Amino acid sequence: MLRTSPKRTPRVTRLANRRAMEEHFCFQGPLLAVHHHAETGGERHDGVVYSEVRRPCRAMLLVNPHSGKGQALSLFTSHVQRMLNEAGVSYTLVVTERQNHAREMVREADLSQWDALVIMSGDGLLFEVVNGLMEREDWEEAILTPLGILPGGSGNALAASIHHYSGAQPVSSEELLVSCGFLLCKGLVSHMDLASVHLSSGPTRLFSFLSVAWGFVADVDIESEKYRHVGAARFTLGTLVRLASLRVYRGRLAYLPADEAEPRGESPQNQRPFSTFCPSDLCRPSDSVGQNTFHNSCNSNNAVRMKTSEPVPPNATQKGLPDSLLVPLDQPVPSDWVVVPEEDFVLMLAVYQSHLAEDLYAVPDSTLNDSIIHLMYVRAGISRTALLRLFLAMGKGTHLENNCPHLVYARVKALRLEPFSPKGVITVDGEVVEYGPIQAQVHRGLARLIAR
Ligand SMILES: Nc1ncnc2c1ncn2[C@@H]1O[C@H](COP(=O)(O)OP(=O)(O)OP(=O)(O)O)[C@@H](O)[C@H]1O
Repeated sequence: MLRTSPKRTPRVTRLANRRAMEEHFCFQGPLLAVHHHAETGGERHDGVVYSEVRRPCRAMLLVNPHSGKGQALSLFTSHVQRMLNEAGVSYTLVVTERQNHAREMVREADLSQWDALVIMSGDGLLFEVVNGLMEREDWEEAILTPLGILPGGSGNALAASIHHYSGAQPVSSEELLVSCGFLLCKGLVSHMDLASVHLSSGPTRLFSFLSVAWGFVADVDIESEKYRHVGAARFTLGTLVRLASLRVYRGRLAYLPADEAEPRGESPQNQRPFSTFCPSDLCRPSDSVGQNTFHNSCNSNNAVRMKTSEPVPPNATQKGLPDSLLVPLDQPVPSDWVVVPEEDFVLMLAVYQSHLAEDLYAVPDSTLNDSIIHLMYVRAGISRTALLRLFLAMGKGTHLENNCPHLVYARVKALRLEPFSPKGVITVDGEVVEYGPIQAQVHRGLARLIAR
């Protein structure tokens, strides 16, 4: 993916940006806004009623010391630590020692000890945490634990997305970190869609908050790992290298259009086997508002569970959350799915957030819980120049307006990809998964994220 190298912003501009951010978030000083609504609840300028995070709040802060350029820990200390202390967010720092360390920790953790799980890393560590929570016996409750993201990686797609959803001007690098630090201190919790992702090997599913990619984007993401030392610029380098040896990938793509999905009863209420309501009105999941407050009782045993009528899952052996839109991968897709006529692609990208990286503005009108998978694919036959133009436009979020005849965009609820090319890369949230048939469906507002 093409990304411009982040330039170091002059100190004066950095200070001005920080001031603008503080004004934007109504912070005259980090503590003021936090205490202003303490215990009483409050009303934002947009009419959303919320209460304030319980103080002191206890967060498990997971840091991947190798993420990005390997500076996540020092970035946290220099830019966020004091902010959290002032806002009364106490945390226990956990520095991950290896891949899947965080996943195992949250799978076993006593979650009643924590008001939030905060990730200071790239999107990969959050992917581990989400999947660790969904692997628990008590996943329904566990996945309601508020999650926080502080950008410490090289892509930082979710961090860039929540900054964008907050309505602030685009920023990158340390400014993005400061912005996400403020969001964390504010402590407003939104619901976030997750997609369940099935691979051909076995019954285990993955849960994804960001993307499924195949072809050009997935190749660049993985091949550019070797340029990690240059930070965010690794995607620019990777894009140029991959453009020079542009490949075509063969496969079959099918999807369930979003509009088709609604009459099948895929309303937000029955996408989940249980609806969990916090006793406090302020914490009730709301589709219109999609936001509530980082409130400990939402994650406590006080939550009242109400069973809803749920369609019988197609795979009755599937434990946990049913995927009512999917049939097993060895069966043909249902008749109301669209099978894409093309079989030669340059890329397939399914995204559920606005950003695919700090400066890749993939879906301008995406929101955290719109219950939509934004599916894009590029047909074979596109020239290198046109593809480069497309990625440059994605930096500004204008690629969908460019009328590129090779780019197709659809809003979908579920999709299936069956690659025919014997070799290739498929990524889920930027992590490589088994290459082969894959399908996914969106689940509205399944997780909760400290955002806005
Ligand atoms: N201590 C560790 N040592 C090695 N790998 C780790 C460690 N902690 C986490 N990981 C793994 O490292 C991979 C990359 O992590 P992450 O995505 O957070 O950073 P990044 O790749 O720099 O960021 P981005 O995804 O935004 O580009 C993930 O697969 C994660 O599981």
